[in-house]
Amino acid sequence: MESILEVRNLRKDFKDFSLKNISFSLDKGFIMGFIGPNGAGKSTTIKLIMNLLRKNEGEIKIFGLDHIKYERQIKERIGFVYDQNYFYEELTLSEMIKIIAPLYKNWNNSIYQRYMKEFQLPLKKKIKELSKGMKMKLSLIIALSHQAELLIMDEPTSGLDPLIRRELLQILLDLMQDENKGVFFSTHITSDLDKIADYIVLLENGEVLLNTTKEDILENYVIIKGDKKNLNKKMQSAFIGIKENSFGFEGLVKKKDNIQQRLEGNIVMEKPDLEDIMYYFTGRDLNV
Ligand SMILES: Nc1ncnc2c1ncn2[C@@H]1O[C@H](COP(=O)(O)OP(=O)(O)OP(=O)(O)O)[C@@H](O)[C@H]1O
Repeated sequence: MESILEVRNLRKDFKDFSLKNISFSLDKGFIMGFIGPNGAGKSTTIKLIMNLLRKNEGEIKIFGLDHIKYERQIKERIGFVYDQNYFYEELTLSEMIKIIAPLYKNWNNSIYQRYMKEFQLPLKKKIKELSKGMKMKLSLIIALSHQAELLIMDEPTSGLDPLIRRELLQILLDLMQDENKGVFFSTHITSDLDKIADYIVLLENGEVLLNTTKEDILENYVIIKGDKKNLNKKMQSAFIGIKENSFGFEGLVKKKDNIQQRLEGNIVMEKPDLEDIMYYFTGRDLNV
């Protein structure tokens, strides 16, 4: 399969934080979810991919091309969806689109019109007057209208209401009907990824903790719940993550480690979702 986005041994050093040895690869036709707690380094990674920050080490290829050497050609073909304002603050939305549209060879006006209507953005409002969710919608409309082959999205759903969020997820799934496209998507709302992601990269403290398919996660990990008295220290250490309360314990294990068979007493087993995976792998509460 052909890789649409490839990151190899990426390093970025800030004064108090380093991204270390980040590697992952997204093939055409798939959606990759990029998750991790606050401050894990997700936005930094995305800014490095977009060449908005200078990397210290490593290699980034988009469509098989070096992301700096071929930056102009690459940016013609990608859509960057985010809520910050790199736009023209004082212009109205329609004035801005008049400037942006001719910059893209593949701009499709009927796609633009369709989503403008669907997302109900106020054409006469100045960019600086748009809400966070409106800005997110706008950058999504721009990405879709120039028919980007790769969408790179930094927490695209965080400012959107549930209806539009659902709509966005459907748009992404529809986009994936075209096997030449790809989506790279950072988020805290892991339930969105439960619905649409094919691959998951979990980052913590600047390092990749997990890089696998969603299928692998759902098939090969299990949550075990049971009575505390059936749990000794040795068993405890076999868990990827575990929490205890006055009633019992609950933890995540790899199915193949067969811990469930070594535990005495009654246990309950459940399929984890991505929030469980993040919680137990990072050992933190993720409702942020
Ligand atoms: N320009 C910068 N200079 C110095 N440190 C920075 C800079 N940008 C980010 N950092 C630090 O890098 C670390 C990772 O930040 P980053 O924004 O990439 O995390 P994140 O995973 O996107 O977090 P969140 O989920 O909260 O958005 C943080 O400790 C942050 O303070």
